[in-house]
Amino acid sequence: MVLELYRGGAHSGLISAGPLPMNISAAAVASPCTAAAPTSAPSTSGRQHGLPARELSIASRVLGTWRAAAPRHARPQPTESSRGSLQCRAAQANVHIGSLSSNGLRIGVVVARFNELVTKPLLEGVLEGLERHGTAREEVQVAWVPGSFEMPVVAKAMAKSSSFDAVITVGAVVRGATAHFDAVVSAATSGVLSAGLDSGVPVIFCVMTTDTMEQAMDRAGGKAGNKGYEAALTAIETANVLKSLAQKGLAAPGNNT
Ligand SMILES: Nc1c(NC[C@H](O)[C@H](O)[C@H](O)CO)[nH]c(=O)[nH]c1=O
Ligand SMILES: CC(=O)[C@@H](O)COP(=O)(O)O
Repeated sequence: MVLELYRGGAHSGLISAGPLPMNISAAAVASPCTAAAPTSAPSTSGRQHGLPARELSIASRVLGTWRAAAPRHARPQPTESSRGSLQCRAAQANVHIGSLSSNGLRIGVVVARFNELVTKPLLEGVLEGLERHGTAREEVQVAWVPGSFEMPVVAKAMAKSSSFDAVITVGAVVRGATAHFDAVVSAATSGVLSAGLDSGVPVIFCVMTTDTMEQAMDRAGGKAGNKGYEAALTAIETANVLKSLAQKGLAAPGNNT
């Protein structure tokens, strides 16, 4: 018997494919389509979605155990009503997904020189990703900064200039012998996040935060791929979905429209 914990939008609940164990009441099992949306913020007891926190936490644990143990054929099958409701709701949704074409997109890159052994191949990955999706290298503006700590101020200034549809930050912070790693990572992370939120322009976080140089190199074209290439696609898709929503009046225009 497998229990599937369903979380989707305003609905949550449990789909049961058989008898419930003693400690999960029938009340905890409901079609995700009919489960009452939470009527109020979770109380201090942690009660969410109309279910006692204890039952939810048990369900989550049980689900984890059962899913691991359940034979493939026992995977939970949504009930007819839940499947129907899911399909009906899916038919009603307006879905917005950004294309992966970078034609016409104005992309900026801020790259840290610190650990350039890593950041240079990451930058190469960014440029290759953009090139293969429609943006020539000569169209890309690349700004070099000393270290990851300096990336946010430049990224924010570029994002607020109304000259870019997305800005990609590229860095490599490798743990050393002191707590400086934590300071730099924290500053770079919050700074890059703020640059995007303050400008309304996607600012992509392509910053390796690793314990060893080998881990960083593995992600800059090594056995874990090139995170720069992935960051390019993230920038393209995010910029396109934001532009599309803004053009339809479904999102506030950032500094890029
Ligand atoms: N140790 C790393 C640094 N440190 C330098 C700082 O980013 C900053 O330039 C300095 O603190 C002056 O403000 N930077 C990295 O990008 N990666 C590191 O591993
Ligand atoms: C991330 C850093 O700042 C770190 O590489 C510097 O090394 P250390 O902590 O040994 O000074």
